[in-house]
Amino acid sequence: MRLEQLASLFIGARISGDPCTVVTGIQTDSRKVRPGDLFLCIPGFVSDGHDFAAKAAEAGAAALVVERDVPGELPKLFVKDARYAMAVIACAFYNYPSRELKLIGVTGTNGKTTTSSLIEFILRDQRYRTGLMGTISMKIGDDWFEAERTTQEASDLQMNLRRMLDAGADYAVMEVSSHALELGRVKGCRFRTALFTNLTQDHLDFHQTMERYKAAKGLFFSRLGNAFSGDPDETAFALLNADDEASADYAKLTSAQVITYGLGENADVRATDIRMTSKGTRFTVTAFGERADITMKLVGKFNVYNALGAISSTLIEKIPLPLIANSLERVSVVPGRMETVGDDSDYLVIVDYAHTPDGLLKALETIREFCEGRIITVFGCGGDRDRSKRPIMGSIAARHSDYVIVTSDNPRSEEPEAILREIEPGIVREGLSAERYELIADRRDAIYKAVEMASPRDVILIAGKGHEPIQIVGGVHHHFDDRLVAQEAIRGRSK
Ligand SMILES: CC(=O)N[C@H]1[C@@H](OP(=O)(O)OP(=O)(O)OC[C@H]2O[C@@H](n3ccc(=O)[nH]c3=O)[C@H](O)[C@@H]2O)O[C@H](CO)[C@@H](O)[C@@H]1O[C@H](C)C(=O)N[C@@H](C)C(=O)N[C@H](CCC(=O)O)C(=O)O
Ligand SMILES: Nc1ncnc2c1ncn2[C@@H]1O[C@H](COP(=O)(O)OP(=O)(O)OP(=O)(O)O)[C@@H](O)[C@H]1O
Ligand SMILES: N[C@H](CCC[C@H](N)C(=O)O)C(=O)O
Ligand SMILES: [Mg+2]
Repeated sequence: MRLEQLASLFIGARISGDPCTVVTGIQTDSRKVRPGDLFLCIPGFVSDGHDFAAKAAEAGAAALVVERDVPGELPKLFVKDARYAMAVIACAFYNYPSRELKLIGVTGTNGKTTTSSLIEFILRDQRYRTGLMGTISMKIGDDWFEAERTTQEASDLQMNLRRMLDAGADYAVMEVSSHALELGRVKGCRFRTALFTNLTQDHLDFHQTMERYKAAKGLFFSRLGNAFSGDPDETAFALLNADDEASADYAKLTSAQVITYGLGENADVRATDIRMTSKGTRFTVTAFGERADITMKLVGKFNVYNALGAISSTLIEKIPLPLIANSLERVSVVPGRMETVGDDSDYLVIVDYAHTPDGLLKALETIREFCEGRIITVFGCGGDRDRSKRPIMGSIAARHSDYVIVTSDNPRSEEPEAILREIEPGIVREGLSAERYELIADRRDAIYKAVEMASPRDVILIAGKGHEPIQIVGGVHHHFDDRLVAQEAIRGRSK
């Protein structure tokens, strides 16, 4: 694409240098620039992309997008807001891929990965071709790619939607994080469906207040378009959790058709007669005059909500309820979400990605339903993330466990022990005596300790890292997988 074509996307954009300069790719990180790329200089939270313009030029960038002049001979496109320009340019450069496929987005504090995985599973069962983007990975058909972010930067996102289309995708299912909404990563995407799971505390480091966090998610619904075109294939849908109080506001924000799901009588897609065991969940779903009984292998009431979200979004696609039910019954586990490890020991070890107060509460409430012994909880809180959730998670762990081991969960640039000490007051506040909890900064030691102390019928919950294959300490990524470490500990103990 030529620089002048990109300039025409903006009112008042100015070019310096040759307007006919051709760019063959888009990049926002100088370390990833390839010859011919357009390098966008984005003022960030940590550094300023304008400072890396020279590096980008060295790597072969053909032109720059800048907010202010920078030294160097490369042709430049001057824009008011480079981050906003990234989405606009990426959509045009990849020729608006979301207009050619059905794009289903899932937002909410918890349940995005699970719900989007369920949706993809159901669609694939119906032989649709799909792409999936989210926290665990990106999938195009059967091919898996590593994911750096839950929601990719606009330049990668548009590129990958195009790749999905090239691979024949009918649908793309993606997680839409509040960061992505706030930072405009999904600007220009035409969503067929926007699904909301729930809103509880997280990410206050970034959004500052719950009101602003809620408003960031609201952007997903206020931007959703194509209301009541008369053609259901052209209509956009907002699927809202009727049991979450933010939904009523989101319903008001959107011009799309609203469908609700939940446990109450007013929900359009509703679950009743829920029964839970350590091996799965049974419930009856009623939707638009139809009913089905579903027995899922996924445990926990929260997974009934995730299933209802997936059912709603696939019913819209005219997949018959019995077929949806059949697919859901065959989902075995979403990696790192309530995943059991070492099935043959007489105690149970569960690895779960609960890293928010509500996620931890839901995981512990679920386990309490079937645990016949003690609950031993191993968890921590991420460094350089919402600090205010630390004592809250400490309280929740203390209130719902019999023994708590506080440990590290990606301390990043923070001192591991300092994070543990910010969690501890929450535990103390619940009156847990020193015999019922301890702080062990080394996560491997913490997991080993939990396994060593387990008695028959106890359940160990290892929360916070789920599928993650690394522990980030300082700037260093150490290989670390809760599931493998727990297996090692279990094997070591039985020797
Ligand atoms: C708050 C946030 O999302 N920040 C993201 C944002 O950072 P930023 O704009 O501040 O970038 P910066 O580091 O200041 O750098 C500015 C610019 O200089 C560029 N640069 C920087 C260094 C260099 O050597 N060369 C270079 O070109 C950067 O690529 C960037 O374009 O753009 C960066 C480049 O894409 C991201 O790596 C960074 O993610 C940070 C690391 C992050 O941790 N983000 C998390 C919180 C996040 O986005 N999480 C949500 C999910 C949460 C959930 O699932 O609940 C997500 O969607 O993943
Ligand atoms: N619907 C739900 N309501 C509350 N908690 C949930 C729900 N679904 C999952 N959880 C809890 O949250 C954890 C994370 O689930 P999941 O990965 O599906 O969420 P996510 O929204 O994708 O998270 P992230 O923001 O990190 O990408 C699970 O391991 C579980 O403990
Ligand atoms: N997507 C979330 C994941 C947090 C997972 C937890 N293990 C941590 O590192 O805090 C985030 O980036 O905030
Ligand atoms: Mg996720």
